Amino acid sequence: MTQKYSLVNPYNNEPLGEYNYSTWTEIEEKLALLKKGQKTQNKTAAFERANVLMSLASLLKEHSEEMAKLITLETGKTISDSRVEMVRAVNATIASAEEARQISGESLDSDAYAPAGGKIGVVCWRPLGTIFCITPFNFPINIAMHKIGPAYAAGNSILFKPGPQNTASSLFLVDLCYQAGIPKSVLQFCMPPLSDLDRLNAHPAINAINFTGGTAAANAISAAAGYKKLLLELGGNDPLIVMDDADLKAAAQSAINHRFATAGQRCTAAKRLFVHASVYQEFRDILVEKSSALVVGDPMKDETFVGPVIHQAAANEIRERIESALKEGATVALGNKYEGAFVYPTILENVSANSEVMIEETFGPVMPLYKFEDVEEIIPIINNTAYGLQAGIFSNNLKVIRHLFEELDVGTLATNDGPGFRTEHFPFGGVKESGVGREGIKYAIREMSYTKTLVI
Ligand SMILES: NC(=O)c1ccc[n+]([C@@H]2O[C@H](COP(=O)([O-])OP(=O)(O)OC[C@H]3O[C@@H](n4cnc5c(N)ncnc54)[C@H](O)[C@@H]3O)[C@@H](O)[C@H]2O)c1
Ligand SMILES: O=CCS(=O)(=O)O
Repeated sequence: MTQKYSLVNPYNNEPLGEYNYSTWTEIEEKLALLKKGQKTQNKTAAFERANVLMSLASLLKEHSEEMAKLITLETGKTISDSRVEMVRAVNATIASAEEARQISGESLDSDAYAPAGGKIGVVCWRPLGTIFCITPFNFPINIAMHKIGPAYAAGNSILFKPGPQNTASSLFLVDLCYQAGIPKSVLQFCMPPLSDLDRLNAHPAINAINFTGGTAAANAISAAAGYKKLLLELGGNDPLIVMDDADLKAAAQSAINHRFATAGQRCTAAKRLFVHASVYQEFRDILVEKSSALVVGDPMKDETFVGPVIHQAAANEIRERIESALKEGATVALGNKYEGAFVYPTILENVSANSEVMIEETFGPVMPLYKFEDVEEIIPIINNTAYGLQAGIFSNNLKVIRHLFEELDVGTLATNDGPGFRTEHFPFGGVKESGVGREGIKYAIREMSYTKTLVI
């Protein structure tokens, strides 16, 4: 019997629709079709894929506002945030088109080492086959294009599974992909029930799994996937460091943009703030004043900066995290206010370095401030977390920047910007439990390909 799931708008709990989970028979049929799609891809030239991706970019741009509204209805993220996501998704698609033309290998002479002389090695890139692309709720279209775009550009077939919450926007995206010219044998949407995911992750017709989401799901995927190639983009507990020479107004605005936008639900959000003691009070006062003016409310309104988090359970988890910090002596400079799925922007002070809010990922608008005298003391505190995604620092002291670049366990350090800095063609990913591999279009193409060498 077909299982169903129903969705509601996180802002007002209005029904968004009821959908059928994919049956296992449907999944097997999709995988068989995608296997045939690999042959279609092998007969498709790179320039043809590039042209299809440029057509998709145009369709995404044409339907951006319609898609942005869908994203806001599904996730509660503000319409301004969703519009920015669509600009980024168009850019990710254009970048995929451009990189589709540039997938080149190299030729190597064999006489570098005795005795193998007289041969030439022609190193080529070839697609892995069928990629299982799995996306999270918070950036449903941009993250989907960071998977579908490079996977298609590399010549793969794609089984696409978004978060259930994003069913409508994802089905719309897949339809636009078909309109642009991606064959149904090359891209298929699926929504299996949780009970079928382990079996699907282990399925021999899947050659690689490209996953963005949380640690728990990643652990289940890696346990089931065996020798499959995994590209894992996971959680973060990113620091933003404000040094004694920082532009404090710019740093405060960046902290707000990188912590309270998307109601704090970004992997690269500024989840911990480290502020030099010499500027702490001035920075803290600017931050509280600016944050207290943020509009919290209907995410469909242009003036709203903070909408609800994804559901009530997430709001409860965030509140428990805040209350745990308060029990350990933290104090509230702003917020600690809740209404249904709304968590109001919250700024905490006097936070213990060993509290959960400093060590675990808090996926909501909570900003712990940590005052420090010497940058050496915060390096072990910043690294004392399972995550290592990105970091941001406000300073023009190149010696300090270079030192932190080498000492911090992160994939990217952004200077005079927040840890959420990301542009579609830069390498993106972290270390430790923030993931394995790199996205960023050119890098993702290589992650979903393998080298094949012809020796002549
Ligand atoms: N590094 C990044 O690029 C990035 C970007 C966005 C979000 N995230 C992380 O994602 C998390 C929040 O997103 P979320 O709540 O959607 O994450 P989640 O892990 O709950 O779900 C992510 C996706 O995985 C699917 N999933 C869950 N269990 C699975 C399994 N066993 N096998 C296959 N698929 C499975 C879900 O249905 C969803 O599509 C946070 O930890 C955040 O930091 C990371
Ligand atoms: O949560 C992260 C979303 S993005 O900035 O990587 O798109």
